[in-house]
Amino acid sequence: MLRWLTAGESHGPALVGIVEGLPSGVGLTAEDVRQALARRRLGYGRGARMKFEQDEVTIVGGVRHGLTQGGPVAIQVGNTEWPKWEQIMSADPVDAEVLEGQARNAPLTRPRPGHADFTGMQKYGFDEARPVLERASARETAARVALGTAAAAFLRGLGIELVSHTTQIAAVAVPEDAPLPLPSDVEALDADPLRCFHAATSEAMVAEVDAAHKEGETLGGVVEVLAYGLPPGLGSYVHWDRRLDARLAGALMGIQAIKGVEVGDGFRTAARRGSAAHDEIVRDGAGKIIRSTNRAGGIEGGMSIGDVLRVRAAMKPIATVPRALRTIDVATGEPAKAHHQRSDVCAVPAAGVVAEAMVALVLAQAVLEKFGGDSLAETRRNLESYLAAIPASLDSVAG
Ligand SMILES: Cc1cc2nc3c(=O)[nH]c(=O)nc-3n(C[C@H](O)[C@H](O)[C@H](O)COP(=O)(O)O)c2cc1C
Ligand SMILES: C=C(O[C@@H]1CC(C(=O)O)=C[C@@H](OP(=O)(O)O)[C@H]1O)C(=O)O
Repeated sequence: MLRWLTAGESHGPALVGIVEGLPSGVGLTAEDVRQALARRRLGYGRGARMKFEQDEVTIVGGVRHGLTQGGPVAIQVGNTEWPKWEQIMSADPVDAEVLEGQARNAPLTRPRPGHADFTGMQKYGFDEARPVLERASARETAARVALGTAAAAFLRGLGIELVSHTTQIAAVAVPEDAPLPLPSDVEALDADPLRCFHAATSEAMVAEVDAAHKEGETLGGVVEVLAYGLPPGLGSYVHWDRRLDARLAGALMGIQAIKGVEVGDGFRTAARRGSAAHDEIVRDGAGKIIRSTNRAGGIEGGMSIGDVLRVRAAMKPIATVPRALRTIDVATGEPAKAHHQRSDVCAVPAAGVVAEAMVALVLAQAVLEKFGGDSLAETRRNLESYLAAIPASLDSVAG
């Protein structure tokens, strides 16, 4: 079974991710992880921290000479901001005099609506928000992207490729009939300021971010993750927690600020009649069994159907709004404005890269459940023999 964990705080020395259960023989280098993390920093509308902080990558275990060895893969992502926070975030006790007067140590007693601050204080017994936001922060997603790099490398070894892109910023959306980006489009996507595949929409998105920035506002949006090359039969209909759609939805909802998930046409399908809602099974000109459409997003009955997987995640606007929202100062009990030092105006493009990492981890887990294998070569053999054993009467190709 593939499992993974992350640890670390936003202003701590480092984040750490561990993924256990990856077979041997998967190509992975620190440079691969660095490049993936650089993609997470992309995106028009991100805050100052993205510019001055770097991700320092160390693969701590599980990889030798560029190949996984079958043991847990542990990756450390250092926070280069650490020297400024060394005393404030020290794991060991620090004398009160050392901390006194340090602006960064000022208690955060004006919790931000929309962030974890207020309920986190209630739940964990803190009288200010610092210890809450340190772990609630989406800085943690750097560790997930690092782990997702390993999962994506494993999938690539089986011919499965992932693509993520921004389909909406606030109300500015890519037209419904716009073509989907392919794996060969990833470089172009990463070069777009919003990781949007539709040039005219991207321009309108930039204008939307500029307007929000000027007005002290923040924005959300929608990202889509596509997976090409999946075999049919990942996940299962036999039990709720084995359904691939349920597991993908849980993983995507587990990303900070994600408030909605769609599989395929999702909510739009709910508005259609049955005859226009599904993907008919037909023969193409060459007699091969194909789907006439892909409205389901490549999943039926909780299983991949062998078509392109399409999942979307909706991100709410950033909670740290410069035009600060009303709150209560928990130190005085008086009405106040929520604390705000700096924040992203919009982090939707970064959320797309994080969503891609989460989808990679869930798909890698589902692949290993179905095909097993202690080496990549063994998983590949098992996958190939499964596909070869599907009888001609049931042999289908992606439509
Ligand atoms: C890539 C990314 C960057 C984010 N940047 C910020 C930020 O700069 N300021 C902020 O208030 N929230 C930011 N968030 C969202 C918060 O982390 C999130 O709203 C908070 O943890 C509360 O969780 P919830 O929104 O799921 O309820 C970001 C989220 C992601 C995925
Ligand atoms: C540091 C990252 O994102 C952070 C996520 C985040 C939040 O509240 O989620 C708040 C901001 O941090 P700060 O308040 O220190 O400026 C973002 O910069 C990152 O993605 O690497």
